[in-house]
Amino acid sequence: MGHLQITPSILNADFGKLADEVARIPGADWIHVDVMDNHFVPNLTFGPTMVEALARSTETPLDAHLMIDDADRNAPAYVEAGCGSVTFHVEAAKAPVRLAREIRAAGARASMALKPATPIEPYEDLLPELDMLLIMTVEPGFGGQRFLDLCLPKIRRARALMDKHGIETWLQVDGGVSLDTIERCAEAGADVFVAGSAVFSADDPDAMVAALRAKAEEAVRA
Ligand SMILES: O=C(CO)[C@@H](O)[C@H](O)COP(=O)(O)O
Ligand SMILES: [Fe+2]
Repeated sequence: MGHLQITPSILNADFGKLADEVARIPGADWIHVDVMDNHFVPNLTFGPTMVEALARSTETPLDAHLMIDDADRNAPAYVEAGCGSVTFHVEAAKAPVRLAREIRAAGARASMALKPATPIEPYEDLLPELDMLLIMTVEPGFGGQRFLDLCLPKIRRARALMDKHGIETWLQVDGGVSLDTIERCAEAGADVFVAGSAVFSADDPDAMVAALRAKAEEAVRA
C-alpha cells in the first residue's frame, strides 16, 4: 500500500465561494468533486464548466466522482476540464474497460465506483485497468449520511484481490468517513479517504484533514 491520502469532498462546502473553501484545506491530497445529474442519484450539483473553473482556482488536483448516467459518453469531459482522477460508477457504464482506457489515454487516473450493494467479484479481471477503485460506504447522493459498516467486508475482499493480482490500484472509501470511522476503513485496506461533512463542519478544516490522516496512519501501524 502507498501512503494514505485524504480527499475532502466539497459537497458540504459553501458553493457560493468554492475557491475560498478549497484554499482552507492546503493539506488535502486531492479535492473530491461530487458530480450529480438528478438521474443516477436524486440530487443535482455541477457540470464540467464549473469543475474546469475550480481546477483553475487551485493547485490541488481534482478527484471527480461522477454520479451520472451514461458515464461512457459523459466522463471524458471531466478529464478535459482538468481533473487528475475521474471516477465513473460501474452501474452507469456500458463498457467500463473501454471507458477506463479512454480516461487513462486522455491523461487522467481512471477509477471505478461501486454502490454499497454492488459486489466486487464480477469485476476482478478489470482491476488492472484501474488506477483506483471506489467503494461507497453510503448510498450515493448526499453528504452527511451514516457510515455503512456492511461495506467493510467488501473493502477487505477488494484489497485481497488487489494483493492477489499484485497491483497498486488505490482503494478509496467515500461516505460517512470521520474520526469515528476512518480507522475501520484503514484496517480493512482502504488507502484513499473521502470526507465531506467531517472536514467542512470542522472549525479548522485543515486541522481535521491532518487529524483524519493521523488516525488512518495509526490504524495501519497498529
Ligand atoms: O459521493 C458522496 C455522496 O454521494 C460523498 O462524496 C459525500 O459527499 C461525502 O460526504 P460525507 O459522507 O463525508 O459527509
Ligand atoms: Fe463522492
